[in-house]
Amino acid sequence: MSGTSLDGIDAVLVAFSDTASHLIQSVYHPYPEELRQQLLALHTPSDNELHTCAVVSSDLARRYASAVNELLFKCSISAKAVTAIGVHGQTIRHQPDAGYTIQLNNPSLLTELTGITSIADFRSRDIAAGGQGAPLVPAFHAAMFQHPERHRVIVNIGGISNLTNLPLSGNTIGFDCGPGNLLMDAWCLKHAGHPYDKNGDWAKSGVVISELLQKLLSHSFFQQLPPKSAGRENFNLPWLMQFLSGNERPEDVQATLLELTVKSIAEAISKHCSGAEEIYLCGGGARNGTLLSSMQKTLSIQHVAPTDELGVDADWLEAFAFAWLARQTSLGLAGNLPAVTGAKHPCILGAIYPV
Ligand SMILES: Nc1ncnc2c1ncn2[C@@H]1O[C@H](COP(=O)(O)OP(=O)(O)OP(=O)(O)O)[C@@H](O)[C@H]1O
Ligand SMILES: CC(=O)N[C@H]1[C@@H]2OC[C@@H](O2)[C@@H](O)[C@@H]1O[C@H](C)C(=O)O
Repeated sequence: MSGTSLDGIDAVLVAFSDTASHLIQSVYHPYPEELRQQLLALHTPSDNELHTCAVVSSDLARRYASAVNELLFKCSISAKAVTAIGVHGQTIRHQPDAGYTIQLNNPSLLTELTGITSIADFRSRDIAAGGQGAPLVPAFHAAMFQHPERHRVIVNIGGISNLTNLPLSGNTIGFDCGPGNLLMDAWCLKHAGHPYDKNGDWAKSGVVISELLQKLLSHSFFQQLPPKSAGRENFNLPWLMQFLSGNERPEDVQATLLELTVKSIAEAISKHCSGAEEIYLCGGGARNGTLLSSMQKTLSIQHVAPTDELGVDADWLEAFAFAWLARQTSLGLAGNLPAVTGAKHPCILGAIYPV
């Protein structure tokens, strides 16, 4: 998995049986800053971008292969013992209303370098069926965390945040809530020189600018009804800059961005997850102590905790989900939830690149 934060690659080895799944090993390979900048630049049109995309796709595949090979080495497992690699690729454009989403990737090269079947391009089939192509993790959340007596909500706080509502009866729903870490990361890099605000300590040193927060919360995405999905197209530094006078203290802006993430998630929960009893957080944002305590204060729900409490490490959950989605595909089972993405029907997701 390589997500919208553009921080790097999360790779996991997962064993599945018909009744259980088990995360055996994990590896994280951060991106060098140069690649991060290259990927960021590819989010907007530029000269010769087709060539650059192709070259970067192969670079990514080599990095995915190196993560996979390290996993195998760590576990002393041969490539032959692995059924498939579920590889998300790196999203650089997400425009479901225009009928497409683009994840840079070269699954043929990944198969060649690892000797393992790759399964890729998980989102396009859902878009072809009229869906948003995202979020896809709610089906996995439902399979893993649905409880017969506890109404749970799973909140993923990556670059973008998304939630899955798991009521006791009725449909699982899910949608993107808005920015997770990507605005905080961008602001932190620009003004504090760090790629992210560890534990939210810098944000904690600032004061929320209420007027700015209200302006940010007036983004039309927050008013839209699900199904909905977001990307860097919707939330980015130029969008933030138009609301700033230039006189704000950087730490106050950081505090406000953290609160934007908290408030947008809290509002999504109160509008769409009525009756929720337990909130579980995953993604890198679950490791932000300031965000976690603000979430606990803002929500009227007492139980807010990382998914580690449910037995799945919050840092690896999304990579785990793509292993699960690849398994669905290899078994010929649907991976999308039409009630989440808005697709006309369940679909077998992805394309298979056999050994
Ligand atoms: N200790 C920490 N304190 C604060 N923030 C953290 C910490 N650890 C990780 N993060 C944040 O989490 C981000 C990475 O999260 P994650 O790996 O879930 O992103 P992602 O894979 O890009 O997700 P998505 O695909 O859902 O957008 C980092 O960029 C950073 O902002
Ligand atoms: C287009 C795209 O890459 N979307 C990501 C992004 O990151 C979080 C959120 O926005 C979610 O919609 C999705 O990823 C997760 C893994 C998903 O599909 O569930």
